Amino acid sequence: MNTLLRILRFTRSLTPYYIGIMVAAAVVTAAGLTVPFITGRATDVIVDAVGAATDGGAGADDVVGSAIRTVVLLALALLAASLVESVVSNVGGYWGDVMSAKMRLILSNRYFAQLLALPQRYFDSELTGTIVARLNRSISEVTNFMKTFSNMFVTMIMTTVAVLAISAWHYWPLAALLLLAYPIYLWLTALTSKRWQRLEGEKNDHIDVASGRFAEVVGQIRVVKSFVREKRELDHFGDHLDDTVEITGRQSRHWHVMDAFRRGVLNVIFFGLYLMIFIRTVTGDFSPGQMVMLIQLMAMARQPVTTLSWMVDAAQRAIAGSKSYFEVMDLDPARVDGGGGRPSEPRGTAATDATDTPRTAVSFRDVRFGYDDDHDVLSNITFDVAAGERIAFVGESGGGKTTLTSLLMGLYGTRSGDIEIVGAGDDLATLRENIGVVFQDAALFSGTIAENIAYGNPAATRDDIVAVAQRAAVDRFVEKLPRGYDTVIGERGMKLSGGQKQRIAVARAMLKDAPILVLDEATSALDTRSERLVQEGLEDLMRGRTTFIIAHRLSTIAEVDRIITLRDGRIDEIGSPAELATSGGIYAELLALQHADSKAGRKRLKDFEVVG
Ligand SMILES: Nc1ncnc2c1ncn2[C@@H]1O[C@H](COP(=O)(O)OP(=O)(O)OP(=O)(O)O)[C@@H](O)[C@H]1O
Repeated sequence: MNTLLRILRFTRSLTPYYIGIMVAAAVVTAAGLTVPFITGRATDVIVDAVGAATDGGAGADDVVGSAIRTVVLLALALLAASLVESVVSNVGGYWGDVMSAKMRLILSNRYFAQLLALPQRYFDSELTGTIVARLNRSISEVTNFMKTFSNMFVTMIMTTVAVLAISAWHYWPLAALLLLAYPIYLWLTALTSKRWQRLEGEKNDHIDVASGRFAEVVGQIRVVKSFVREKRELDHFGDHLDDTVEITGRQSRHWHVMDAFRRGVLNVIFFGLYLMIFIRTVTGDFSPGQMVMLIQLMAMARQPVTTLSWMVDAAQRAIAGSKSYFEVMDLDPARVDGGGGRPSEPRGTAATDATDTPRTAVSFRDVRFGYDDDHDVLSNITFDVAAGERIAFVGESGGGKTTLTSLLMGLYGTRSGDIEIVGAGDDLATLRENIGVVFQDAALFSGTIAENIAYGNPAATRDDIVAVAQRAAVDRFVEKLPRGYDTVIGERGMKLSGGQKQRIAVARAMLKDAPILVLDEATSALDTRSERLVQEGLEDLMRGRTTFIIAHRLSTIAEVDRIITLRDGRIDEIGSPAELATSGGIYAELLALQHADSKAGRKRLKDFEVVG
């Protein structure tokens, strides 16, 4: 119930639609309720007229004539009622459709906004497909429920009250018996609810796993094909969906057995109602017209009883469907990150001492970090970087180099210690505005080349885009494309080569024009020719910027101002390439090994993912 109230709160702006739909439903119900009265009245008029005509007494013709006039009027009233019903129900239907679309917009937007606010840590353990499946399920179940609810609630209440009042007026035991039907039916419906919801939850878990994998497989179809794993993936997908079929079988059997039982009970109650009406008509307590009206009213009374069960059903689905939606909405971005650390505070300092030379751009103070609660990936990390300085991180594979850059970008909070980006504000968005990144995987979006470059600065003009494209050697391949910068590059840039993607990524970072730059093995996936092209762009990009490099070439590392080496999650050495070349540390070891032809030497270089 709480969930439903939350949905109402979330979609408060749709109240006019809810009210509109309810008013339309009320009008339709009122029009429908006039029908038994009109047909009942017509029956009495007709029975009287037929009786008078059969008796053939004086004035029979007058009676028949007046009866005809009355039934024509009554038929016109029936026509008016059905016209009102037809028009108003369509107006209500239109409002229902608009309401659903608006609700989808509100719920999806809130979900997306919440996801975008969640820290990296959340996405580390969630599958994209699962996130999408959850959203779709929640939206359709919740929208269905709200539509059903607004359409049926007023109808149900109005019909119930009208039918109970009219039958009580005519013969109170009718109303008493009818009144019994509601709690019994509702109780039987609620009885099925708990098990139904549990099974629905199980089913959703399977759908989430299958959808998560589905999206992953489509996203990495090359890997699947190259390892010839299509059948295995299909089986995995099918297995989960098979499980949902089996669960649906149990769920549906349970629901329908209970439904047959519920309806059986309802049928017995209605048997009693009809019996009373028939007997009282035979005994002359009801006229034929009253009988016709009461029978129609009883038929109408069935509707709210079953509507109630529909609503309970739709509510169950909405509650079950929106459970995972609200689980995500309930996540507190600050606490998601709390697992391994806390956001460093402050993330930046507003100003620096103007007399400071060289000016400090970034400072790590005794930073400790781990992805999970019990294991530190980094500890005692303390260093200062001057503005414009080029720093290379060197350490074994898995030693925490990428983690350091992630901490710099505020993607994770530290366990303890502070990171300061001088001049950046203290909120994460401003901090990230100050950092340009070129990842190992270019990480492009579907869309055109121009759009991808402009991701670095949406306000950029076409001339700005072309200018950075030239600097990053993007123009060299764009010129050969028939649609040039408007070429669509496929999901994650699938239609481009690794080098082309990287050059776009460099152009994108250039357009961002941030004072700090992170290059995380930006050229490691490229062949020598592509690497040279990308490297030229990177050189241009690095000029005048504080740069953090995770490089795999010793020649690149040799050109930085200072190297920070990591050993066992701690800083081992900090110094210029010349200093560290002779200090006997990791860098010196790598330099010594760069021409190694021994197996052990080559392996050692591999541990550091370094080539000469
Ligand atoms: N999102 C994550 N969740 C949990 N553990 C992680 C995550 N990312 C990295 N790790 C772990 O943290 C450690 C450091 O990883 P990191 O990627 O920083 O190393 P690296 O030095 O950049 O390695 P490489 O040179 O191979 O890229 C590794 O043991 C890795 O398994």
